[in-house]
Order: sequence, then C-alpha cells, then structure tokens
Amino acid sequence: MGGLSDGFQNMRWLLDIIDIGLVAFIIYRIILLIKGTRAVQMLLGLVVILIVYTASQVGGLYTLHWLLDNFLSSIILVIVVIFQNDIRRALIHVGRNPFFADMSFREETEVLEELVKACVTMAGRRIGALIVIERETGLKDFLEIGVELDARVNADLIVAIFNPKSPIHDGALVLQQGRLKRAGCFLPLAQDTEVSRNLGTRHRAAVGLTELVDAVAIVVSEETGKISVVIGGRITRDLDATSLKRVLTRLLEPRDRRRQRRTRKR
Ligand SMILES: Nc1ncnc2c1ncn2[C@@H]1O[C@H](COP(=O)(O)OP(=O)(O)OP(=O)(O)O)[C@@H](O)[C@H]1O
Repeated sequence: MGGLSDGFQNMRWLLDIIDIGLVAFIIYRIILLIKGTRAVQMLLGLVVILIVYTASQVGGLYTLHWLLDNFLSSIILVIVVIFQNDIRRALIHVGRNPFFADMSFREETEVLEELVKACVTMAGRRIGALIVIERETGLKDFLEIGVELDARVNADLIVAIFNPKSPIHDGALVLQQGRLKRAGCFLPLAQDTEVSRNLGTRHRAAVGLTELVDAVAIVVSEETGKISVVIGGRITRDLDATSLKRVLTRLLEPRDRRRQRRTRKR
C-alpha cells in the first residue's frame, strides 16, 4: 500500500501536468462553445458581479457584500439555468453522427448538388421551405411529428414536398445521414428576443432549433425568394447557388477530411 502511494508521489509531476492539461482543455472547449453566442455577454456579466463582490468586501460595503454573497452561493444553479442550452449542446456533442457517414465523395457531391438545385428552384418560384440537416447531434427529439420519408436526396422531390399544394409542405424537412428522413416536422421557435421578434415563424423555427443543436438549417423565403443558412442561431442571408454550395460543403464536410485539408494548406 505504502509502495503504491510512494509510486503516486513520484508520479506527482505527471499527475499535475495531466491535471493542468485537462483543466486547460475544458476551458478551451467552453470558450469555443460559447464564442459568438449570448453566453459570452452573460459570462462577462458574471465577471462584473465577481469584481463588484470583491470590491464590496475590500471596501466594507456590508449590505451589498451580503447580497452578492447569497447570490454567488447558488452560482452553480444560476450557471446551469443561464447556460442550459449551451450545456445541453456540449453534452449531446458526445454522440457523433456525421451527416455524410459512409458516403463516397461522389455521393456527397451529388447530395449537395441536389439540395442546392432544389433551393435555387424554390427561391426562383417563391416557394417557402425549411430544410434541416442533422450533423453530430441527433434530432430524434424533434422528429415525432411529421411524415416518414427515408428517400434519396432529389431536387424534384424536395420541390414537390414544399409545393404549397402538397399536404406535407408545412413544417421542416429533415435530412439525416445523407437521406430525406422526414417532412412536416415542427421545430422549437427561437426565444422571444429583439432579433427573433423581427423574424417570421419559418426563420424563427430555424433559429430556435439551431440554438439547441448543431444542425444546419436552410430557409427559402416565400416572401422574398431569398435563401439563408442558419447555424448556431445565426443567419447568413441572401445566398446564391455558388455561395450556398460553398457554405454547405464547409459545414457538412467530415471532420477528418477538414483536418487533412487544413494540414495540406499549411
Ligand atoms: N415551429 C415551426 N416548425 C417548422 N416549421 C414552421 C414552424 N413555424 C412555422 N413554420 C413554417 O413556416 C411557415 C410560415 O412562415 P412565415 O411566413 O410565418 O415565416 P417567414 O419566416 O416570414 O417565412 P417567409 O419569408 O417564407 O414568409 C409555415 O407555413 C410553416 O411551414
């Protein structure tokens, strides 16, 4: 037993390195996860509260200090409530489920071309559409409503689905693992913020879902005929065929291939 604990003592430096490395990795992942989201502002707010808390202690502002002390004692609960969406996103990232799993490069290109063709056709005809593409986070929770399809990605079929006369044109079309999986799906709407208040419900649904999961949403506006891509709750508007294909290729490309491409560039 003594030998074992001596062994651990001798390895102390190694454990310290692992310890520091793990903490640095967790902080890095948290920063990556919340970068550019509302969570950054909330985190800054918390930092300000911490500064005021320390200042109130040093300056002897007892009532303020008591108030903040009580607030900060339940900080874990506060953090969980404030960052619930981000925590959920981080946790469900564990189960990877890439869109182009088991597809050859030629099949991937074909899927993207059919998707882009469908969006451009619908935009030209002012047919409204909402297409959601699953990436690493499973969308099972959002697929209960709707009609099962499980069909190859085909531009004519997508246009037919969103044709206003089609019985399944309402709601979202969901793509999983390179196939058209379900149509007529109801998505969670974005929370009632200043930005989302100015959006119609189709765009709000795209923002709402992508705030919760890492899926990519494509919206074709019935009103303007414009194509937008929504990811992480952020909208990139007014895409044409070329920019849509470029954006989708970048977002759906398998990670290992993206890494290989970056290494080749260096
Ligand atoms: N929660 C939802 N989940 C999925 N689809 C939805 C949801 N809410 C609305 N939609 C779809 O959006 C359509 C209505 O879009 P609306 O015109 O209100 O939005 P919009 O963002 O202004 O889009 P557009 O620019 O095409 O007019 C509905 O017919 C339905 O197909």
